[in-house]
Amino acid sequence: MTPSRLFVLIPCAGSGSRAGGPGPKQYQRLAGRPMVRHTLEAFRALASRFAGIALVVSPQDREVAAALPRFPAEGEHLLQVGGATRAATVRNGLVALKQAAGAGPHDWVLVHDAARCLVTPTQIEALIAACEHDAVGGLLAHRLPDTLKVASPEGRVAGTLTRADKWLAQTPQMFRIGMLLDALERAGDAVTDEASAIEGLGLAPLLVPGSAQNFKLTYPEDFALAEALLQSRRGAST
Ligand SMILES: Nc1ccn([C@@H]2O[C@H](COP(=O)(O)OP(=O)(O)OP(=O)(O)O)[C@@H](O)[C@H]2O)c(=O)n1
Ligand SMILES: C[C@](O)(CO)[C@H](O)COP(=O)(O)O
Repeated sequence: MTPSRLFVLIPCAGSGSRAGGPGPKQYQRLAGRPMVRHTLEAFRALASRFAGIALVVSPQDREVAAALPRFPAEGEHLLQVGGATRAATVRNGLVALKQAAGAGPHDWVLVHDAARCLVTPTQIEALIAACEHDAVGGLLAHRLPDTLKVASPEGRVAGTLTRADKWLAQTPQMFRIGMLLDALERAGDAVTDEASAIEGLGLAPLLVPGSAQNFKLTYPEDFALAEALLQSRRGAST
């Protein structure tokens, strides 16, 4: 049997409504570059590991060309098939990836949010090493660092949950393309990550420890923290 290949799919078609900026947050500049460029560079640093790196943008996207002037390079794909939800974007992207890059059902895909621009090659390598011989696949995730409260409708504490078994789901999330496409087609648009769709098949994805720094830029206050971390990493590498 042909050995499985690894592909990367980066959903980049959101509007960034919670970030409250003038345009989609993935194109906002951070440490001198559009956010999505930082994200892409983390995967480009491991380019020899991947059979293809694909970015899924909205068909109405007018910003990606300026944000990524040298994209797509060899082995890279721009897929203009983003949907109304993240799940639809990933689903459409996988179908397009099969056509554009000849990805097969047994190949692996690492799905990673454009909005998690602080992911590092070391974290990506850790996920691949943990999952590539696993029957299901898995995701980077972070143990809950704080006490976890349940809220009442009035905004009061209705209880405190044990946190020992709670993790925050991050990306990348790594699954076989055929299994993931099947799972997403069954799950519909309500699932917010790939692992949820796989769970819907009755399977248990592997939790691979990530890092608090691999956070998703979601709210306005996340940008200053990301900027500071990116600048400090740049300082550390010079
Ligand atoms: N229809 C969508 C919605 C989201 N995403 C992508 O999924 C990732 C994580 O989603 P999220 O942080 O929720 O981004 P937005 O949907 O843009 O944010 P918001 O919900 O605040 O509008 C981002 O890289 C975003 O671009 C996507 O490709 N297609
Ligand atoms: C995929 C994800 O980043 C895992 O935490 C997250 O679910 C996406 O967030 P969204 O706000 O539901 O799009």
